[in-house]
Amino acid sequence: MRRYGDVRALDGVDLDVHRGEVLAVVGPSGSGKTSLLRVLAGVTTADDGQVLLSGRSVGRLTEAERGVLRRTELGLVFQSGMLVAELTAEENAALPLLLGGVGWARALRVAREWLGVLGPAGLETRRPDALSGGQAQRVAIARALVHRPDVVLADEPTAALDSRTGHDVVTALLDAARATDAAVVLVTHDHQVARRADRVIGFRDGRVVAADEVGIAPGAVAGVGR
Ligand SMILES: Nc1ncnc2c1ncn2[C@@H]1O[C@H](COP(=O)(O)OP(=O)(O)OP(=O)(O)O)[C@@H](O)[C@H]1O
Repeated sequence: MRRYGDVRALDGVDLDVHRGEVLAVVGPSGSGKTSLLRVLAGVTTADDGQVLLSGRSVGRLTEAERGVLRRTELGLVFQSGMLVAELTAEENAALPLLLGGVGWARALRVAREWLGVLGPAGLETRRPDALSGGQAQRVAIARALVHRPDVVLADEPTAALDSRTGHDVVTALLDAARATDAAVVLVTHDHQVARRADRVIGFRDGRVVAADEVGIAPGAVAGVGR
């Protein structure tokens, strides 16, 4: 449960996501999707209930420990890149490694490898203001995966992109996350994007509902039966 005043942003949510699984969360505006990701990331804590990551209760960690957890075991992708304007693409992608104490040369080499996998070839030394929205999202995905996190949390990663670019960016995200065997929680308004997941749940008034209650037909999900 997570309340904001009288609003129950999360109410009786019970979810398991496994390594290698992509879970899409779909629901109307204000239904609690971002609140879910914030609680999963340990940015806010649940009023009651708990988040277990590899058996550890995130809510019981100190703020400093949650910061380390976000840097080491979680990868976060937002609506727009949220890249650091002063850093190049490769420096942005390397950030989790640099903050984790990996040496500069090694961190940049690994970041470049990820950028090579994700696509913006030749853009490594550009700053964010010289990247398109799709290119910036690929850099953000590289940053989310460079440290091989257990869990990737993506909040509307295609919302700022046209549908073709969004499709390509989601393909890049899902391929890369599956290659690292990360669990992915993908919040999206876009039913085409949701259908690419292994499993889709709906969200309404802070509660989990069946995907068809938010307009996604059962069986339309790519990974059903995998
Ligand atoms: N910091 C906050 N303070 C007060 N109310 C909040 C806060 N964050 C979220 N809420 C409320 O909690 C509910 C769920 O919000 P949330 O942002 O999780 O929904 P959402 O499904 O992500 O919406 P959207 O798709 O528009 O981003 C809403 O009623 C919102 O107004």
